[in-house]
Amino acid sequence: MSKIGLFVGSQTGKTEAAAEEIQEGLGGDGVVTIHKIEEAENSDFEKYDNIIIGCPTWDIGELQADWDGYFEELDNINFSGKKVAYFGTGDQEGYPDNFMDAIGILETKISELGGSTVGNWPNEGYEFNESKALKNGKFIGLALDDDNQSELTEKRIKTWVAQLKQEFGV
Ligand SMILES: Cc1cc2nc3c(=O)[nH]c(=O)nc-3n(C[C@H](O)[C@H](O)[C@H](O)COP(=O)(O)O)c2cc1C
Repeated sequence: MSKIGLFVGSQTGKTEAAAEEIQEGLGGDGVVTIHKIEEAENSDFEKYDNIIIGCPTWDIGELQADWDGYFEELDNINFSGKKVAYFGTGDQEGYPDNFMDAIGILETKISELGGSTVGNWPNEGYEFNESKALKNGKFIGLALDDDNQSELTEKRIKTWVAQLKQEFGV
């Protein structure tokens, strides 16, 4: 079994494309198994000690639709002892008061359920007003903005993946 489970929801494909790049960077499908959240079950989460969560923000500060559908079900998963990393895509110019909110909402929930967060990310190089993903002056996970900064995405993913290798110990 692979060492990391990556759970992703995506409406227009950007977060899914990032998931594939993250998987590739971490060593391919022998290391990371991608689960689309619309097909996932609780037992899929329970298989892994290392989890990556990918979710874009939609509808002004909301979770992507399939993640929204799974949100209550998360209460039935025991995340204690699991390391959890988060990434999302968003639009800081179009939605500066809600940039990346979705991963902030998921991180708050999963931390309450016992997960320990890894993969914090600096907020330098972005311009926005507010984000639920910002805690203690950092993003709780990787913030990607393909709507305005697509030229930075590849480098950001590479840097974050190197950090995750250390923090997951894979
Ligand atoms: C109607 C609409 C609402 C959006 N709301 C937000 C938002 O509140 N915050 C944000 O950061 N991005 C927001 N976005 C931008 C999307 O999150 C961004 O395009 C993202 O990359 C889409 O990811 P996906 O292709 O994986 O679905 C919104 C986009 C649309 C079209």
